Amino acid sequence: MITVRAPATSANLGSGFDVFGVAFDRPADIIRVERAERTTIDITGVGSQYIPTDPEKNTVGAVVEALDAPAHIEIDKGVRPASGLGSSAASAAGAAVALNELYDRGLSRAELVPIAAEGEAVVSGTAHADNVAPSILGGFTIATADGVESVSTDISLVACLPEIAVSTRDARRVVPETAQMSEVVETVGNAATLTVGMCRGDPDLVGRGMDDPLVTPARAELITGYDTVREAAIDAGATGVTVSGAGPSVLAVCHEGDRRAVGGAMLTAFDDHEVDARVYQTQVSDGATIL
Ligand SMILES: Nc1ncnc2c1ncn2[C@@H]1O[C@H](COP(=O)(O)OP(=O)(O)O)[C@@H](O)[C@H]1O
Ligand SMILES: N[C@@H](CCOP(=O)(O)O)C(=O)O
Repeated sequence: MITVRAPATSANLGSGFDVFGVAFDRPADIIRVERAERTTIDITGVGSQYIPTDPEKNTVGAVVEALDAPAHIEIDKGVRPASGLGSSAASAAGAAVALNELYDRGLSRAELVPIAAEGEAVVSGTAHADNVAPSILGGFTIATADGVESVSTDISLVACLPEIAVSTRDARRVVPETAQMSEVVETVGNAATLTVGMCRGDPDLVGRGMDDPLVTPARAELITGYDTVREAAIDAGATGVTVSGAGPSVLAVCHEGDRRAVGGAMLTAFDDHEVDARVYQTQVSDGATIL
């Protein structure tokens, strides 16, 4: 039996839609795999009642197919589904790392990224790799059609997860199909600024580079209280705030000493809108670990 811990992630970071991602230190999914004649899936943990055990419908099933690695798979969910924290991706990433080891396939971590991304196609309709890349490789990742880059960096994060469900499939339907050239120019500038900030470990630059006029405004409308939560986080010291993945989580970047105040302010702001929420104070962290 092989056991892997695969962390939650936050994708997009505003200006890097479908490209940027970061790994958290927690929460995480635990994936256990054992060789079997045919694939079966057991799921426990947070939100497990909403996740299909049919391999055709679960993200890990696509990974089994791609690696030709039938197994009995136990998924202990630490990452709530429909959270914007890469829940479906954490399972796919963990399964890819675990099955590669179990069947001795010899693939590198970077080679496992497109395989795990096949799992995302099962749930959202698109094999976007921006969650599975950081969950597998760790750090800040840039996933494109040509491959994946990962940078380890020391950036503090606060993710606030409200008791609202937003499915990635639905949130992809509100993404505009066209953009003004001025918006594209602004987004490219911000994405470049954010990348330099990650490489330098500079939360001010990262925060400045998170703004995005293209995708985030439409997604923010799906999150009750988003504008108030964003403002409260900035007032408490966040250097940048955006929708985490497809939402409903809201991601803030800040200096390490401000995490507590930022998290508290976000919770209070959601509470003002009568939305229960929880907060993860975290930092950019390592990817999947074989236990
Ligand atoms: N192993 C899995 N873990 C979590 N969700 C899964 C898994 N397999 C399939 N799903 C489905 O994927 C959807 C959640 O994924 P998604 O909408 O992308 O949310 P998240 O942002 O949390 O990843 C739910 O409909 C859930 O039933
Ligand atoms: N780039 C994707 C990321 C979805 O992340 P998730 O954590 O909400 O699954 C998108 O924005 O659709």
